[in-house]
Amino acid sequence: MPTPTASTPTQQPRLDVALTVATRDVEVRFTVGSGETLALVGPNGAGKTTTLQALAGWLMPDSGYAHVDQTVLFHCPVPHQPPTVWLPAAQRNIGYLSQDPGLFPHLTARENIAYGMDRAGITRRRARLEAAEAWLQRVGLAGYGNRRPAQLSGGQAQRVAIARVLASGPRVVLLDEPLAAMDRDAAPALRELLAEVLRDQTVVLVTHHQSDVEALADEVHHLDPGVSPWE
Ligand SMILES: Nc1ncnc2c1ncn2[C@@H]1O[C@H](COP(=O)(O)OP(=O)(O)OP(=O)(O)O)[C@@H](O)[C@H]1O
Repeated sequence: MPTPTASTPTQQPRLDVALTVATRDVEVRFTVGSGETLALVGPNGAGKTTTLQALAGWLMPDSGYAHVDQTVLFHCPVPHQPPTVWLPAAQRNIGYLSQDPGLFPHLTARENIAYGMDRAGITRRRARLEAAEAWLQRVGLAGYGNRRPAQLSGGQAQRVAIARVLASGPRVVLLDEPLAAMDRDAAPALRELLAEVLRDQTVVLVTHHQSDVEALADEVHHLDPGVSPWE
């Protein structure tokens, strides 16, 4: 059985972010150290999800930049002008996990995890499925590989989603309220799992929960919509 090494590259990147999205009244600036987890916290509407969307490549900011080490994700030096650099989402090598596992309903848990492993250099289908099996074990779902999402509990589906995100070997992982939909029984074990599998990853975590911050974050950045980060 191969070990799921795709998620643990030895050299973890540092993430530098400064951006504005005028239409959403968002201004934010932070750095995430190599292999660290930064928790982005703040009130509803402060711009946490907007920031993650810009980093993932789904939303173009009005100004600013984001770098993963030397790789520029985007650079918008002049407000409201087109960016000078815009790396398409598919080329960013960023993993995104929200509270909704978003699994493909027609694929098994194993196939969901295997999907997208090409990026991690695992091109042979059989090797992908074997690596997916190893990931199933790592997230505590050995024996569940043939189940489809409809046959999994919410907590189990989120475990598959965690494995799917990490199996592709992302350089940075973005977590948007990953435990918000979990019930009280499932959340602690999932939090523990996240702490274990993300230990060496560079991560931005959006959460409203102090318990997530305590278990997962190395640093906390408060997003306050009333306070400009530029001053
Ligand atoms: N699709 C959208 N179109 C226009 N405005 C939006 C859109 N999504 C969010 N906004 C606005 O942008 C601002 C920032 O929203 P965002 O969802 O990023 O905040 P958040 O900090 O993630 O909030 P929450 O904690 O409620 O998830 C809010 O004023 C929100 O109303």
